[in-house]
This record gives sequence, C-alpha cells and structure tokens, in this order.
Amino acid sequence: MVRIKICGITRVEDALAAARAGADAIGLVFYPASPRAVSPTVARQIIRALPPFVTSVGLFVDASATEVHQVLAEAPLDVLQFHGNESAEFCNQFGRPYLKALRVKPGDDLNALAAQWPDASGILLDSYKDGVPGGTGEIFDWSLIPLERNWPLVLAGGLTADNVADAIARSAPWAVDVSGGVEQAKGIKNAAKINSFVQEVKRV
Ligand SMILES: O=C(O)c1ccccc1NCC(=O)[C@H](O)[C@H](O)COP(=O)(O)O
Repeated sequence: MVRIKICGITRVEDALAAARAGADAIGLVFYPASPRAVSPTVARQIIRALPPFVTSVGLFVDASATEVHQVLAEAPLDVLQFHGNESAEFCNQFGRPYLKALRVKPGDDLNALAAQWPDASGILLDSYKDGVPGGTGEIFDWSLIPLERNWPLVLAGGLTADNVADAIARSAPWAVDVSGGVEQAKGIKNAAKINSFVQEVKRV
C-alpha cells in the first residue's frame, strides 16, 4: 500500500476533501514566496479540523530555527519537511519526525545523498528546477531513482492521476506526494482531482 500526501493545502475544505478521499497526510507550506504559503494561524485551523490519523506536515525552505519554532508554537505539526539546504543537525533539533526533500539532477548519487540525513523518516525526491525550491508541477527522470535503497522514498514532482501508476511501478515508493496535479488554481485544490488521484494510487 503506497501512502499519499496531498501538499500545498491552504483551506480547511481542501484538507477535509483530502481526508475523505483517503489521503494519509496533508502538507502546509511555510515558505512565504510560495502561492501556497499559509500563516501559522491558518495552519492551526486546518490541523484542528483534521479527523484522526491524518498526518500534518509542515514545509520549510531554509527557514531559521526561530522561524520553525514560531510556527510550531502555534501550529501543532506532526512532521516537518525541509526543502532547502538544511543540514541533518538543523533538521534534528525540533523534536519532530522529518522528511528531507532532495531535488534530483542527473548524476546525483541518491543513496549517498540520502545517507547525509540518517535520522530522516523519509527522503522526498522532487524535480530540480533552477530557482524553484518545490511545487514545480514537473516530473523528473524516475530511472535516476535507485531501486536498491534503505530509506523510505516519498516520490513528488508533477504527479497526476494519469501518471502516478506508472511512477509507482517504476520507483516502488513508500509514499507519493502531489500538489499541482490536484489543483484547479495554485493553492486551491479540486476535490474531484484529489479523489481520482487517491483512487488511482489505491488501485495499483
Ligand atoms: O508548493 C510550493 O509552492 C512549494 C514551495 C517551496 C517548497 C516546496 C513547495 N511544495 C512542495 C510540494 O508541494 C511537494 O512536495 C512537491 O513539490 C510536489 O509538487 P507538485 O510538483 O506540484 O506536485
């Protein structure tokens, strides 16, 4: 069973649509430059509306430790996700499980890179696009993913209901992560697209 995270949630109704569809986690973006960014206050409202057993994940891009602590003081996130150049030492300091996101480029030794964050709960692989730290809506070359690995893979980058079955077949991820592929506008999810995506993942 491949787990599912719906990322870039900005509204309670979208979080509930994800939960009702059967998603395992939702992602909240704390990167001010993103069109999907939420404030800690809105994040708290979304988290409080979630039914049990749906994990809340907070995304940061080279935020300071103080900024992460400020978010955590208001929004009780279950898991942190770091999308920038954060070291393992930085990621470890918050007393929360975390995912480290890596943006994949040809020639990367992904096993060696993943080993730099040995305490991560998982490694999220996303597409590399110059100057864009995440949420690109673009797929990367899944053949670059090592099939022999000792870390849980969260596959992201341009996934949709149309390509997720192929992506799963090629990479055998622990979980998949989608944002743009289930949106009707940036930051606004579409319940029908969420349902199609979740059903397709659960079908394979
Ligand atoms: O969504 C953003 O705007 C964003 C900005 C900065 C860092 C990460 C961001 N999003 C992360 C995600 O939504 C997912 O982990 C992933 O990038 C998948 O996005 P998509 O390709 O749109 O499915």
